[in-house]
Amino acid sequence: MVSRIVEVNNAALHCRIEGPSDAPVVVFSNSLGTDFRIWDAVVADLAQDHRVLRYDKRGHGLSDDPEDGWTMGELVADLAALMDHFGLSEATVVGLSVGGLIAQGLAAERPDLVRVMVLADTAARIGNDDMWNERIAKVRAEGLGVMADGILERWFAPEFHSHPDFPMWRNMLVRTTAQGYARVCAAIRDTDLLESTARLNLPVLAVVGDKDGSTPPDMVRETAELVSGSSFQIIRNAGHLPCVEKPDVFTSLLRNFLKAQE
Ligand SMILES: O=C(O)CC1=CCC(=O)O1
Repeated sequence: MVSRIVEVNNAALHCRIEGPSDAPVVVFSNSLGTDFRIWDAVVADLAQDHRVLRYDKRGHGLSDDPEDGWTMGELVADLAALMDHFGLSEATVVGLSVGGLIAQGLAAERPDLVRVMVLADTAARIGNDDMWNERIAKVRAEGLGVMADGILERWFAPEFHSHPDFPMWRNMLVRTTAQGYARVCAAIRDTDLLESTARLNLPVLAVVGDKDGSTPPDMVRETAELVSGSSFQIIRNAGHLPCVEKPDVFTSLLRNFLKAQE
């Protein structure tokens, strides 16, 4: 397992690559307010027989928070540059929430990099301008500490709020910089992939927690239906981050789908 900083597109991005170097490639892209630890439990299993890359988006985790480079196209370019850096192609790209927008953008822009796409708790268009503008104003004025309870309600099903790991995930969220968080909110606000995702032609699995308060099951199903032949699965008793809440179920859905694509 190797964690490192890779300089791409004028930003130092924190990433980790692990698993056998000749194994099929799986790449993970994160949601807003999270870093790549959200995949720990999934990757502990998957990296036994897959080459796995995960990374912290700009403005998140240990990655840089530069002045420029915050459009969705630039977030997509970051992932393309990281994959090029490691010589990865024809990957299964797993994108969670805004990471799912990045995955859809990557599949449209660089089809050589994406053979299979897994869309977790995401859509081709997430929210609307008013919602994101309100959130950007709030995080800039008050910070994530004040907003955290509301966000965690959407992230996790009620029973997970008493899980021993819950305070750790809360700390991950509130230590994201307000600036990095706000900049990614603006990128989500300005992104509508309905047309480009409807033109994609690749195997797609869409999964969502039944208690997801950010991208509820119907929203995720509608995006899955844009791509013909896609599969759609609901994970019970999970919110917006089923890879954290139900990693065994998430991994087994992912593994079954990967096996079906061999
Ligand atoms: O609503 C949230 O905070 C969750 C979320 C929306 C987009 C994303 O990436 O995470």
